[in-house]
Amino acid sequence: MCLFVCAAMQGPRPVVLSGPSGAGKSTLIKKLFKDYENIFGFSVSHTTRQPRPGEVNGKDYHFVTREEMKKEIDAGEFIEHAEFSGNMYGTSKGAVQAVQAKNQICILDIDIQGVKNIKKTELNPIYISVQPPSIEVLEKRLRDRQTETEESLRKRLTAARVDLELSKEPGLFDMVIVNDDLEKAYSELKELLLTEIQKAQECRKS
Ligand SMILES: Nc1nc2c(ncn2[C@@H]2O[C@H](COP(=O)(O)OP(=O)(O)O)[C@@H](O)[C@H]2O)c(=O)[nH]1
Ligand SMILES: Nc1ncnc2c1ncn2[C@@H]1O[C@H](COP(=O)(O)OP(=O)(O)O)[C@@H](O)[C@H]1O
Repeated sequence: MCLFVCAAMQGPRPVVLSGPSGAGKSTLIKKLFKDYENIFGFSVSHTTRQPRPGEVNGKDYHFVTREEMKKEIDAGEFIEHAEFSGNMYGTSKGAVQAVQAKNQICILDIDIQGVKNIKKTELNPIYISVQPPSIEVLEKRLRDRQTETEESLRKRLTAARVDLELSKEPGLFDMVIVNDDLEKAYSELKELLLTEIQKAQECRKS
């Protein structure tokens, strides 16, 4: 019965996690992947930024040159793309299709420009903004992460202020999660995604 239901209905809705760099999106996503094996799939974006130690090409990002990325954008292979902190980032059609083909909940980690551009598409995701308790806490977390140069840190904090302002637009996000205590933020995220998780679990069982 469920096989029929899963085949007939639309798969689970994708989920967009947005919010300032350093707000905790990757941390929350990693927790979901650890707790719900095979239920979620990550939309692997393209970027022109350099990989950080430990990041894997094709898993965290597709690391490409600006020329390569522009060529693929011109060929119509991207759903959305944006410039962030001096680098290009974008979601390819293939990245989302690869996850949806497996009936998994597709997670997109994208900036606010991406949110606005995805809104113009048919994707129909749940939009979540992950926010830090304050800019001061955000700066401390970004410094402690030790991934940024002083210049890139400044750019990210400037972008963060803009992001927090633009995020106030009514209706832009379905939910804002303030990531103060990590476990509390994670519980709120799970609660919001419960229906989609159950849908995906039903499809797994069949
Ligand atoms: N529009 C858009 N933004 C993206 C995409 N992939 C990542 N981003 C955003 O780019 C910003 C910088 O990402 P990254 O360099 O990985 O830094 P981090 O978020 O601090 O780990 C973050 O706000 C991401 O959400 C994408 O495909 N499209
Ligand atoms: N609730 C939290 N309390 C303290 N540190 C956190 C919390 N959430 C995330 N962090 C840390 O803050 C840094 C930024 O988180 P990260 O997930 O990389 O953010 P993003 O993906 O949004 O850029 C990481 O070093 C992470 O371990």
